[in-house]
Amino acid sequence: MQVPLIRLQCGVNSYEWGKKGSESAAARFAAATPSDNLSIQADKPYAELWMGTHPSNPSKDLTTGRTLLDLCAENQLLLSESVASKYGSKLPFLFKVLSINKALSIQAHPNKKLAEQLHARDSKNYPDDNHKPEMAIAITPFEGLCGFRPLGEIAHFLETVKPLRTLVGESEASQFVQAAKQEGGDEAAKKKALQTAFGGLMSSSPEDVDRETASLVKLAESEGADFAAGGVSSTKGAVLAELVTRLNGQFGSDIGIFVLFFLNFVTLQPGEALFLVADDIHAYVSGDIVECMAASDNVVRAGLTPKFKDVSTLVDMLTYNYAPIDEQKMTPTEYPYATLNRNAYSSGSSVMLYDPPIEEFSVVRTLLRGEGAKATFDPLEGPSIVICTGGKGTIAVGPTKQEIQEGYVFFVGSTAELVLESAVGQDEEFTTFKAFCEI
Ligand SMILES: NNC(=O)[C@@H](O)[C@H](O)[C@H](O)COP(=O)(O)O
Ligand SMILES: [Zn+2]
Repeated sequence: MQVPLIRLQCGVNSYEWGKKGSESAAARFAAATPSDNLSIQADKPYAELWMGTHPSNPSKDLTTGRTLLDLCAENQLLLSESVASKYGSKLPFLFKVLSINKALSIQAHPNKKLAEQLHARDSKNYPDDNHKPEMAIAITPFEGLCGFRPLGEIAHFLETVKPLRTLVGESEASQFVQAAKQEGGDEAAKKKALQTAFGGLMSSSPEDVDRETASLVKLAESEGADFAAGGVSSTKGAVLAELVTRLNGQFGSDIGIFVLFFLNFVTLQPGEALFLVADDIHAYVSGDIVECMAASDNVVRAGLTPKFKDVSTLVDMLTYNYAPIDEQKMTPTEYPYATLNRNAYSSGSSVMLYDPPIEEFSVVRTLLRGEGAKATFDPLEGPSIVICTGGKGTIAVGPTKQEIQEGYVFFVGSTAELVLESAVGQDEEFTTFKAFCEI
């Protein structure tokens, strides 16, 4: 039986934080595929390109117009027996490109148990009963807030940023600082003190937030590099001052600006990645990324957004784990199930695997340099989606070969032997990302 290679037409979601018009990689990639209902408007934000079977924006077979969801329901072999029997006749993952102009909401994604409860209680705001662990891989330089800072850093800010301490509350702040400074000590008590301090911040009244935001911005503008007593080693005062003024420029007075002092501020260079387990607090700030997640669109939000906020659920659901920035990043490894030809080998091409500790997805980034560089992938017992984010070449499964260039997206059925070959100039790159599930 011929294993299918299906060119997909993918939808793009216009959330307010997306880059505008063709500035948006999500818009450019979507527009690379013929469509009778997508014309990119210069002043419209295009946030997310969705690739997959999620019913909120299912990708379609470009040739027939049928949804990938229908095709998988009709023929589970596209997914493989093992994947279909465990996850049903749909992809276990949702694959996206995000193009970020303004900060996303302060958010977390519920674990499976909480997702089922939230979905049962409020399916409008929580459309899925599934968890949503997610991985982000930078296509351009990226900034994000993710995971709670080491407690000593938060204590430093509570002692040096008066508007923050005022919103957290004097007793909550002093209790936290005391707990944070204890050598060793009881982990559970420290997490409780963190939850109390964070909960104190998040329960601030709008009037207090307005008043303290004005004071915070004034301090940031007047103190510059000395802001927050020069900041901490991972985030210097000048960086914090710029972020405060930037977020204030984007959202006006907003509690989310103060969350900056509780969360790690992470920058990723292209190819770097981070992984967020369910219930991990985060807010992406800028850049273009490829994102892969379990098949769910559940977002619990608490700030920096005009969308529905559910602050008490967010404060209650978080794990209150805390760790330095580097523990938030993921380290890719060389993918052992692909063979490079001589051209690829000599031009320094690479096939890197991003493999988070969950079953639903992994992602491979293939970077082929120069004409005729080729990567041949061992057959997978599971489905894949491939997107080209730069350059051009060909994509082949058995005797079927198609052109592929920036923005093109393909579904590759289970057991396919996939071949990617570059058609770019000597010192140019043909870059693809492939999300897949194999269990
Ligand atoms: N961290 N990234 C994600 O979770 C994306 O997949 C989500 O779709 C966005 O976070 C949604 O953000 P808003 O709800 O529009 O603020
Ligand atoms: Zn998220």
